Amino acid sequence: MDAPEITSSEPGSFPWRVLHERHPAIIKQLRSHTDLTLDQHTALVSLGAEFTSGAWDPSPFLRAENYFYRRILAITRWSEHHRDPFGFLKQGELTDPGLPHFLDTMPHELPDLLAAAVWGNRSDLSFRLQSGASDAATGFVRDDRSEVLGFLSIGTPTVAYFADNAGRELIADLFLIDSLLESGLAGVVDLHVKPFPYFVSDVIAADLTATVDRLAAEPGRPAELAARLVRARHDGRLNLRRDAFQAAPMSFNQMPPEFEAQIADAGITILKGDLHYRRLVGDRLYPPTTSFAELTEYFPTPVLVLRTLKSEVITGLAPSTVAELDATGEPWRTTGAHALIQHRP
Ligand SMILES: O=P(O)(O)OC[C@@]1(O)O[C@H](CO)[C@@H](O)[C@@H]1O
Repeated sequence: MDAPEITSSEPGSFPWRVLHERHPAIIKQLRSHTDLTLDQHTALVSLGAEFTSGAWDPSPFLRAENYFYRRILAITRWSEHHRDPFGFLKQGELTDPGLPHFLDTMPHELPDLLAAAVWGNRSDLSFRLQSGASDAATGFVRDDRSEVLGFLSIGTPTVAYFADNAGRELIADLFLIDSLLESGLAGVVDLHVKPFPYFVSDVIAADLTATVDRLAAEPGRPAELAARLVRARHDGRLNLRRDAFQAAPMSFNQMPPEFEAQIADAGITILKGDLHYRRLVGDRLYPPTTSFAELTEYFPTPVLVLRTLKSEVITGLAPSTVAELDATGEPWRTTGAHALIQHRP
């Protein structure tokens, strides 16, 4: 479908504000919390200026953002030290005094665990830096849960799970993954994480280890969960995948054969978060009633999207839902207050 590709050309638009407000805010945070040389400070300042100058506005939004995070890694010399420039923020999530209470509130039943994994997606740290981010959890613009629960009840030898953010979102993901494995609904879960730090809080391999360790330190249900996850890792029922394509500025319909081979055997792919959605359907301004099934037909497995709405891309909505949302006058596509559980068998 030929919908226009999203760029940041329109001043004041959501993608424009990401480049002109969110990116400078990320740089400011990095500069005040990370041990940097003078050259690194200078390089970060000029990276910020490159974005506020408007030089990236006409480029595809996805490509501009990708470049921004790649440049941060180059400036902070990730490839030499493997020190996560956003580690201080991720660490803050795991030492948060409110975490034990959050763990206590984790549900037990699969439908509720699916919802917890969706709403966990609001704790995306890059998003929290932008004005207009909502703390409210308003509701689902589409909820295919009963359909997907029917689909999952048949049992799936392998589930491909594309993780999104570290912290509370990953914790909710791990509760869900454990439930799928323990109930036997999934034989194996392949957990796909980013190969390097990306979009501030995206999960990398080190985050999984730190999170499981944190859970293990919390007596009761969290520690029991951690023990089962460690066992599943050893038994080959929970596998970690980190392919470079997971941090590429491309839609999944451009996936190389090596990446496709990693997911082709999955009975379903669960995609977490906003960015995976943009890459799944294409980062384009579709009419929101565009068929999700048709747009995702190319994807090699059935798909389940668990996402809060934090960018302009949306498909597969009923006309009445769109009319209701538009009538609110709110920027419902981008505040993170609305969520989506969308399934294509
Ligand atoms: O993928 P996630 O973590 O749910 O969201 C990533 C995100 O915060 O970044 C993009 C803008 O920078 C938006 O697509 C989205 O709001």
